[in-house]
Formats: sequence, structure tokens, C-alpha cells
Amino acid sequence: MSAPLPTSDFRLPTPRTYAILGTGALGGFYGARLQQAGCEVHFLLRSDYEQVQQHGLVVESIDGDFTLPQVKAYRTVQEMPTCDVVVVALKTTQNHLLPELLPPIVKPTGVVLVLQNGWGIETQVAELVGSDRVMGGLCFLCSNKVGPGHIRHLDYGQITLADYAADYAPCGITDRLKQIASDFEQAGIAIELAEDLLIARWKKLMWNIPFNGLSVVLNATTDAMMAHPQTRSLAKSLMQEVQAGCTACARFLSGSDRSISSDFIDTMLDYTAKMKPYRTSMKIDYDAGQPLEVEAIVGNPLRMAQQAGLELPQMTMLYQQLTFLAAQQSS
Ligand SMILES: NC(=O)C1=CN([C@@H]2O[C@H](COP(=O)(O)OP(=O)(O)OC[C@H]3O[C@@H](n4cnc5c(N)ncnc54)[C@H](OP(=O)(O)O)[C@@H]3O)[C@@H](O)[C@H]2O)C=CC1
Ligand SMILES: CC(C)(CO)C(=O)C(=O)O
Repeated sequence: MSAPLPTSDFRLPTPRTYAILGTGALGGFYGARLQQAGCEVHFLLRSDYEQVQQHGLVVESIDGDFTLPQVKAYRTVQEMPTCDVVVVALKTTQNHLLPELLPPIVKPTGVVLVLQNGWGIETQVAELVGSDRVMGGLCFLCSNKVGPGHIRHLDYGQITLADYAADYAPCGITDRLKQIASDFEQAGIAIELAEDLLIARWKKLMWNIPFNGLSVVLNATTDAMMAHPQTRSLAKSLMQEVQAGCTACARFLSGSDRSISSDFIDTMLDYTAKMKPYRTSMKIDYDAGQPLEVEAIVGNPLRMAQQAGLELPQMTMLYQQLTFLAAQQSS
């Protein structure tokens, strides 16, 4: 049964303009691909501004390298035009800036598309722009920013897109979701449309929580963790906790029985076993001495489950270990 469409299923104009908040590994890659496909894209930058303003964006990609010698680059949102789709591609550790970054650039009829990892971000954005103007995307992408304005796309790239409604109520496949999907597909990005953003987000967390977290705590890449029976078993136990957290969250927020099937756990384990040896984004950040996205990826889901009356002991221990390591790193 398809879910009821939200009252907010207003269509977006054609063509749609895009703003990229955070022109890094993810925002720089997808934004460049959208521009390459003909979309009008405006890039917000920080330390890379001068380089990108003068020399554009360089993208090395398994799908073919390309350079955009000229892009619409900005240092502040005040310089940017309002856009139809504002893509949030900052690290979530920068989300305290969203109250100042978002309002000036979202058109009155525009939407905000959250492409970050983690839980609860759409709700934070909805408080800024209204719950009828938020959408989410889960990016299965392996990409790094290797230099100012220089992106290296290593693997994958597909995005699961879903619309948002208050309390993560299922929205079904809305017209505006299809419009944005068509822009990304025109840019050669594989898109999956999901009726239920809550399920889609917890499915991504089923990968991010064990593998981003354990890669830091155990100082290991994904292949090494999958090759050892004990760490494979630990990853599966964490996935089972995420599965329980998802069910409790759905019941708490909307009184509904929505859950992730146990088959999906085996699918994710098989998927990871087949991945090229991969240093997760959290491990890359840890090794580089950068802030870790612990709160969005582990803390928020843990607190959501606890709010729903469910304790998750292994996720709790992982959170304690990661927050300790993050504190040691910054001391
Ligand atoms: N990389 C990947 O393959 C994947 C990433 N993700 C998720 O996507 C999100 C983004 O990650 P990722 O792209 O890897 O991160 P990056 O650090 O590569 O990109 C973030 C960009 O935001 C910029 N930035 C930071 N603060 C500001 C600011 N105040 N104004 C303007 N720009 C700013 C940074 O610039 P500066 O250099 O100045 O700090 C940086 O270029 C995260 O939630 C991550 O978990 C999800 C799936 C895969
Ligand atoms: C699943 C994966 C590895 C790629 O999308 C990811 O989410 C990350 O590196 O943060």
C-alpha cells in the first residue's frame, strides 16, 4: 500500500537550480556532475574558495575524469542566489552553522536535500525551513577531497532519495522527488526512490554504525574486519541492534510497525565482504585529526532508541569508545 502523499507535494520549477553547501568529497562530486549535465549549480566554499574561483573543480572518477574550469563559487551565502534545491553536504560536525547558512538561499518554493550520513538531521532542518520543504538522500559513495577543488571518486555513487514529513512519516514517491531524481539521473547518477525515509536512513546506519565506528576503534579497514570471525560477528551484533533501534524508533515516532528485515543484515555483510579494502570516512577523519561525525552517526540513533525505551548496550559501548577517542584526539 502506497503511503499518503504529504500535503507538501508541490512540484519544483523546471529547470531547477542547485546550491551545494559544502563542496567537498560528496558535494563537490555530485555538484560537479550536475553542472556537467547542464544544471545551474552554485557552490559554497570555505578554505577552497580562491582555488575554485580561479581554477574550477577537478574530478578524478572511476566513471571518467573531468574538469569544470569555471564554476559559480561563493564564500558566503549572502552572495549566493536563492535556489530551488539546497544540498546539505557539510560534515555533520558543521551543522550548528545551518541556522545561518540555510534561510538566505532556500527559495520560498524551494527544498533542502540532506545528503549527509546520520539520524535526525532532516528534523533539525525542518525547524529552520518548515517540515514541508525537506528531503533526504543516502549516498553510497566512496569519494575523497584530495586537495582544494580536487575530488577523487573511488567507487559507487548511487543515491537513495526519499521525501520527508514530520516525525519521519512515510511520504511515498512524490512528484518533486521524481523531479530531483531526473536531474541526478541526467548526470549519470544511479537513483533509488524510497517511500520511507526513516527506513532508508536506518538501513544506511546499519552499515555506518558498525563499520565507520569499528574502523576507528579497531584501527582497521573493512576487509580486515570482515576477514576475522570475531569482528564479523561483532559487526553483525551491532547491525542487529540497529535493526531493533529502527523498529523502536518507528513505533515511537508514528506508532507504526516498520522495520528492516533480517535478510538485509546478511545483504550488508555480503556487500561489505565484496567491497574493495576501504578506509571509512570516519577513519579518514580520525587519521587526519579531523572532527568525527560521532553524534550524527552513533549518538543521535542511540538517543532516539533510548527515547523509545530501548537500550542498545553494544552501540552504547561503541559510542563511549568513539567519544573517548575523539576527546583524546582534540586534547
Ligand atoms: N565522502 C564520501 O564518500 C561520503 C560522505 N558521506 C557523508 O557526506 C557528508 C559530507 O562528507 P564529505 O563530503 O566526505 O566531507 P568533506 O569534508 O570532504 O566535505 C565537506 C566540505 O564542506 C566544507 N565546509 C566546511 N564548513 C564550511 C562552511 N562553514 N562553509 C562552506 N563550506 C564548508 C569543507 O571545506 P573546508 O575544507 O574548508 O573544511 C569541505 O570541503 C558527511 O555527512 C559524510 O558522512 C556519505 C557517504 C559517502
Ligand atoms: C557506505 C560508505 C562507506 C560509502 O557510502 C559510507 O557511508 C562512508 O564512507 O561514510
